[in-house]
Amino acid sequence: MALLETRSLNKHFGGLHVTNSVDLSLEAGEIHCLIGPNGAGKSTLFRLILGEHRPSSGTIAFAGEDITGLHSFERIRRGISVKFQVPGVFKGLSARQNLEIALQRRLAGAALAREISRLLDFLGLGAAADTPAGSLSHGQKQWLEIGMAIALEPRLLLLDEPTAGMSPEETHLTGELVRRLNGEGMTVLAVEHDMAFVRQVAHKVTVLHLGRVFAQGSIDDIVADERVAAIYLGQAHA
Ligand SMILES: Nc1ncnc2c1ncn2[C@@H]1O[C@H](COP(=O)(O)OP(=O)(O)OP(=O)(O)O)[C@@H](O)[C@H]1O
Repeated sequence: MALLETRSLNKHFGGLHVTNSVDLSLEAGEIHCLIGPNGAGKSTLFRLILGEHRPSSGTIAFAGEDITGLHSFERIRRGISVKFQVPGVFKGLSARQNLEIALQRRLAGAALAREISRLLDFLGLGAAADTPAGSLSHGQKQWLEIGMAIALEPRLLLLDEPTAGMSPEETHLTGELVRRLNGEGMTVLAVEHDMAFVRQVAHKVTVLHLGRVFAQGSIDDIVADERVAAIYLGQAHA
């Protein structure tokens, strides 16, 4: 059974058909990357999955349950978590304190302290534990954001352009982090432009174009597909 499944998902904004009959299926344990040229409808599909937009028609199922009509918070409660590009960390608080806030919803006392330490190490933030989040490097801030998103132990982690603005080294470390998370059983759906990252992590790639699923397969299938190359021609960050 798929962990996440959209069926004939459509979204119109006025006369604009932004999501067009999208069938997307994610198996549990998969890292799935969503790519496509600017305006392809990636963010809109993300927001439909999160419940921030209502589809014009079609359904979304999570772990076998129809969640199409559920609010975002109800989806989060069922195990969908997201890391957006916009920072959501408390800048004046340290990395440790930020994680504490996120983790104390499910842990207390010694177990809380243990999990904060474990997560700081897991995120590569051990040495920066007491640095205010606002003073962390761009990459470190993004990793802390991922830490906040996984604090509730979601079953599905949605990542919105997780490597945006990162150096190649930070991008690589982010790929390693995502792979380690996946190694612990996390299913991941990432919207991403950086093809090095996609190659590093993706088990499966879906290409969106003009709101439709244009191609789907392994990264090797996708880069070998001349039709995919053609839709990226003229795009700045293909
Ligand atoms: N709330 C909205 N109202 C009207 N049109 C919208 C709305 N949101 C998105 N669109 C339009 O839908 C199309 C797809 O946008 P979307 O942001 O989903 O694409 P994207 O693939 O995420 O693009 P990018 O890679 O540039 O972030 C665009 O033409 C956009 O202008």
